[in-house]
Amino acid sequence: MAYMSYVIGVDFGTDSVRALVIDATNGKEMATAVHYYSRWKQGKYCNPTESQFRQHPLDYLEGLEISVKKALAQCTPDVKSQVKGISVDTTGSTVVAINKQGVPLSLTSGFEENPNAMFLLWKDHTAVKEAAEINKLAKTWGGTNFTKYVGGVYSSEWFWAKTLHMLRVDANVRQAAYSWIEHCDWIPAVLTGVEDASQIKRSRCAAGHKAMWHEEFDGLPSEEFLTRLDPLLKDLRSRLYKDTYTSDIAAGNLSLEWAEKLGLSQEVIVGVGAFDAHMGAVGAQIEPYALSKVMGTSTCDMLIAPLSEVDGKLVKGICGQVSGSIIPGMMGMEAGQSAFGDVYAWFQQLLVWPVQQMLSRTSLIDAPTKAKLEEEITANLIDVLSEQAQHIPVTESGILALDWLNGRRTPDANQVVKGAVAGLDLGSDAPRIFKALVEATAFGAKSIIDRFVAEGIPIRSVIGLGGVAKKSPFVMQTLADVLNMPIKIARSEQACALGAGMFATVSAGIYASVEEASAKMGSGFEQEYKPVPEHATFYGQIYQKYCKLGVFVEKEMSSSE
Ligand SMILES: Nc1ncnc2c1ncn2[C@@H]1O[C@H](COP(=O)(O)OP(=O)(O)O)[C@@H](O)[C@H]1O
Ligand SMILES: O=C(CO)[C@@H](O)[C@@H](O)COP(=O)(O)O
Repeated sequence: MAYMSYVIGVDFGTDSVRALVIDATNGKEMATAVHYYSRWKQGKYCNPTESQFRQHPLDYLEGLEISVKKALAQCTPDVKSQVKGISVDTTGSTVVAINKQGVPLSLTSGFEENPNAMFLLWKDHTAVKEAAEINKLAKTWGGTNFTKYVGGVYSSEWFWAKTLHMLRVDANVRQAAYSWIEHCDWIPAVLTGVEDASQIKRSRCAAGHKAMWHEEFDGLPSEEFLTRLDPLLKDLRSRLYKDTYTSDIAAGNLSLEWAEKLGLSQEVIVGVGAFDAHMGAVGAQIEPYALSKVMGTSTCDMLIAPLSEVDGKLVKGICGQVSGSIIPGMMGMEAGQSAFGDVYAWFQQLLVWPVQQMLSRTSLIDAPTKAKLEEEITANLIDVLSEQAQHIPVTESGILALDWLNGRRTPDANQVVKGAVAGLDLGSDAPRIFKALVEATAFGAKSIIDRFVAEGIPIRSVIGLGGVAKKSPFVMQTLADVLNMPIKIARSEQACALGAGMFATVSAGIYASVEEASAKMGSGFEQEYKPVPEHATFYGQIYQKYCKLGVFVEKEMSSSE
């Protein structure tokens, strides 16, 4: 029974954190607030040319407090006093070294400004070498291949590669690190006031998809495998975890400190965390064999299947199949593209660069006007490009691009492959190149669906959510044409936070299951993009060329991970 109950869903994205206060009876979104990470916004602790992307835990703590308080400030005291649960989702694998008390090292003395003691964001690819070593050893050591439930290929975006890389490159971090933790496990531990690393409840979703945790292995990969990988990993397994928890489970009650900070009761239940895309898929009312695509900077493509229907099936080249990772009792499968909206953002930056340079040099206009101009151009450029690109006949452009600007997540993770633009001539203007980049991201999406189907997992429908799905009819129509499938767009502006709210209702005991919460709180779909048959036929041919270009670039332009 959900009489007068409210929950808070908190969604930690790549750039910002959003808090959403939701009516548990019907899913009505009562209030929302966003906070952009201040250190991250300044580019601190990152080095994109080295693929180093670090986030300071203070960005998360400040963002949590500010966003939740701002959202609650818009609610009546009645609503505030009836908040029953909070659940969070975060990006991942986004990991940090912690001390015995579970505190990230960058929050301890001497490590405040050390990027290696901060969270390694999902898109940090500094551990490419370690991922390659894991892949090699897994296939050659003669024991269990621990990559078998993560698609058979381990990625540098994931837990063990990042952890090992940090242990190798930073002796101070190595000496001070007691254990390591995912962002989605740390926030619930903070909110519930856990002060012992061994007591932190670890998410099934993060453990299964990124750390090769599986019941069949009795937890994480064996000590023998890990120490063979590198003796630096000796005994770490015993300081991590054996049990994992699905996100319908309570992590605990809100601590006194955080209850006071947020102005909530200590009776509020905090749920076990999970990744943004997983909770987003639930927020967008995922159902078996509906591919739920969270389309933002990257994409995460989520799928659920009844356990009995995929029993014994190993899906090659995806980012894992984990029982309960999305919905408890179902097999959760994840795939995705390491760059999606980021491909468009890259092109936008490329075009804005000369404008920035010229503006900084000219004396014709004053500084505030320059800043305003630059801001306006940046904010509108993708829309203007889309507007122009949609008037170019689908069959006209001969430009062909590859979307691997941040490596390839699926199929067959390889973070060292590169993007490409081919077929340029003197008529290749900005809208035409942009159109080719959009098509490339759509072809990348098709290759994921093709892999699922080839591995015996049918895709019956496609759901779109996330920034790009909401903002860009041009991208979505191109995607529908390339996939030759209709795409339904989730209505909620905040599907990930809404999904977190649904989990909060279950862990707080308001609803008995995630399915029930989703049925009661889901907000349905706002529109559907349908494929244009002639476009689909044309793109069917171009896709073959995209695949050939991919084979060439992978072989000639990048070394394998
Ligand atoms: N009008 C647009 N058309 C297509 N892509 C867009 C548009 N506006 C922004 N984007 C892309 O959306 C991405 C951000 O998506 P969003 O879902 O808001 O963020 P996040 O992935 O961090 O959750 C950026 O990579 C940006 O390039
Ligand atoms: O990789 C995962 C989940 O497995 C995501 O957290 C990661 O792609 C982050 O995506 P967004 O930046 O939130 O679009």
